[in-house]
Amino acid sequence: MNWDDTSSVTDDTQAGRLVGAAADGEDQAVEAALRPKSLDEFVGQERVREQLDLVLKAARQRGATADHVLLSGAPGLGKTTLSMIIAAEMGAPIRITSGPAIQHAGDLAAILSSLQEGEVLFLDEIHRMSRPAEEMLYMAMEDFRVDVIVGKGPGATAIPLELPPFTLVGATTRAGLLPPPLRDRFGFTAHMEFYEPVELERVIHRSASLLNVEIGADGAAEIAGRSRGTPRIANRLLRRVRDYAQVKADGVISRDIAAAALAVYEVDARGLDRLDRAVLQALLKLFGGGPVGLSTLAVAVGEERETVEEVAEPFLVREGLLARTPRGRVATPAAWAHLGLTPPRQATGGNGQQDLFGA
Ligand SMILES: Nc1ncnc2c1ncn2[C@@H]1O[C@H](COP(=O)(O)OP(=O)(O)OP(=O)(O)O)[C@@H](O)[C@H]1O
Repeated sequence: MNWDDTSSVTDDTQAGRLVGAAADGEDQAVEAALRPKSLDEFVGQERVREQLDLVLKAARQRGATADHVLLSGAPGLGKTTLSMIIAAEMGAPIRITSGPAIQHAGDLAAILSSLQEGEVLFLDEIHRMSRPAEEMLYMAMEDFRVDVIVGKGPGATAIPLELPPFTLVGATTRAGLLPPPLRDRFGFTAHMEFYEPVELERVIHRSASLLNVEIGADGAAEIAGRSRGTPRIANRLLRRVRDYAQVKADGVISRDIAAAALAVYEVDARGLDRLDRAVLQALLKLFGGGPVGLSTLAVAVGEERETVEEVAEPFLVREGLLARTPRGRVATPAAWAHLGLTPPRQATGGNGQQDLFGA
């Protein structure tokens, strides 16, 4: 078994979710048109952009291939986009593949041996590569060489194969899961953060103009606030709001149109969808704010344990609406406020639920 198969669970359960961060079929079709093509066009992530700009400029000045780059961060924050920008800025071609697609060392050897000098190899979900392929990658990254094993058993021989210098851009949602020998072979590691609402507004304005949609500043702000810090979600919500504006109004996106459209899709002012709110509502209304065990909570909302834990909870925790404590799931005071409910006395009192956070 792969040493991390949780992301495939998450991808499956996110399917069809308007605020899911993984790409769906429609995203893939539209995203190519919306991707920024240069570092200057790439919105936000100032620190990463500045550092990467230096790495790439220095390599260009030396006439060398850029160092290997590791990009870590949640889905939809722009890792694929950045890898394409790296190739474009280096004037190099790019080859795109992913960890799960490379199950045998031979798959990787075939890709590596066909790279051109200076080419960028983008390896998405690098933490999901098989162990033998990973070990082959160590040598390829460090010495630009692989040993191709010919034959089996005692008669097997290793034939060394020289590779042209290339730049590996690895992407992972979980840098902590990468084995240290792999992590150490990257010359530059960038951690991508969730975007601030003002940055998402810029993403939305840029995408709206590429899609020929008229949008006001307040309309963009309304969509940005519901986009969970993620450009992919911002672009997806923009497309749904565009549909609404076109069918129900004059096509122009104002704050009211954006809010009305996203109410139809049940994405609330904070970016919570129906599942997120069902989890919070069960926690507050059925269990008085907790603590309650994950399995019980999942049964109460009629979902699988994994769906609640991997799809709904991460964002609720990030938003400070739910806490995972040793005694179970607990709603925070912000959760009561968000759903407009009054907490029972012990939830706000001195010795009650708050001990679970403070102590
Ligand atoms: N900084 C940014 N500025 C403008 N648009 C962005 C930015 N980051 C991402 N996007 C947009 O968001 C979409 C998703 O980005 P991308 O595919 O690069 O994310 P990702 O991190 O590679 O996701 P995954 O991990 O699922 O592969 C793209 O269409 C791109 O247009």
